[in-house]
Amino acid sequence: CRKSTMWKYKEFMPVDPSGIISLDEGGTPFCKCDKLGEQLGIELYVKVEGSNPTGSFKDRGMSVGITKAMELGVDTVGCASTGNTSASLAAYAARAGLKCVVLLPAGKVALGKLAQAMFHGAQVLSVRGNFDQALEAITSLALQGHLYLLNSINPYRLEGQKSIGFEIVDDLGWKSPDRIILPVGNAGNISAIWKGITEFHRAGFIDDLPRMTGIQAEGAAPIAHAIWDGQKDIVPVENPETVATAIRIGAPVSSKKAIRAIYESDGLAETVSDEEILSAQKLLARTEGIGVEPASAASIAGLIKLVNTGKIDKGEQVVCVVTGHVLKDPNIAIDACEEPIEIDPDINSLLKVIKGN
Ligand SMILES: Cc1ncc(COP(=O)(O)O)c(/C=C/C(=O)C(=O)O)c1O
Repeated sequence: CRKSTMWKYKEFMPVDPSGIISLDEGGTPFCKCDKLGEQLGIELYVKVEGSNPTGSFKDRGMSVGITKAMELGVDTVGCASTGNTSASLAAYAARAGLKCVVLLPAGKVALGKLAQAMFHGAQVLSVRGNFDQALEAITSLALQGHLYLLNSINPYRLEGQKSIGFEIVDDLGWKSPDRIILPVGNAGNISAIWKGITEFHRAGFIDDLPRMTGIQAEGAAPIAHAIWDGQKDIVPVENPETVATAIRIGAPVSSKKAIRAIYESDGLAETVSDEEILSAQKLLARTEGIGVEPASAASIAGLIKLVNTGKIDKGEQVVCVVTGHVLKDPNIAIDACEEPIEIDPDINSLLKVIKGN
């Protein structure tokens, strides 16, 4: 692996480093966003996880998870997915030579992710139901020993994803930011990042800790409601709905860990509407040049809402984790834009359009 991948922290990973299955995941861009930060009155950094090999943060967890699968000698891996987990699992399973079975909620998976899962050779099953029902089905299959489950209920996934926390501290010069904001669906990532940060804190690398702030879509927000009600457990959302299909999850498997991370870090949970998500997605792309899929933009939409409601103080140093690349959901991106203008290929037609005369 390249020096700058997540494997620079291999001493914190619970797998044999001699057999790592890797696509050089991690070492993602850490962009200071001064224009957006100045508009909001904060110091803003964006951790761009869409720059991972398959275009989302899932690759970090799959690298460790598939490395563990090889150690265990399994021959088949599987997951249920809203898309990115399946895309990543399909790629890492192919790299390791393992059979891969993925269950996707019929008609609710973004085009780019479906293309990746299919093209990397996974057996893609389209489930007549939502993600939560698909996860229940494949978990039963794993419990009967038919495959090794690599959803984020598998702790080795979180062991890889905790490296986002490592990198944020490292990128800031071995300091903790005031706050880390990220979208929350199945709730593995917020739990993993908190685990990584507290491991570095226990190792004495940092003195302070960030406030973990989880953002959910209004139509799929069981964790936010549990936090607002001071609960330790969620009430599952029967029919979660949001345009951010990656976080269209009603019964997050890591909800207890995520709720604990938010309480322990004195963090927050917030919800944002689909309109706020799509508006933040375009704002980030056109203000800072960072292209993300809708679910990722929830962290920016949540930041804006929390600043506007005074829950985030002016001057705070904030890191927003944006979790997937804009190309994952090209239909949404195109639907948000004007149709391209058709012109004849001559200078006059061009000038008329470009100069507006
Ligand atoms: C772009 C993007 N942003 C945020 C999340 C939420 O992370 P978790 O809270 O750790 O679930 C996901 C999750 C996707 C899946 O759960 C799946 O692919 O099955 C995602 O793809």
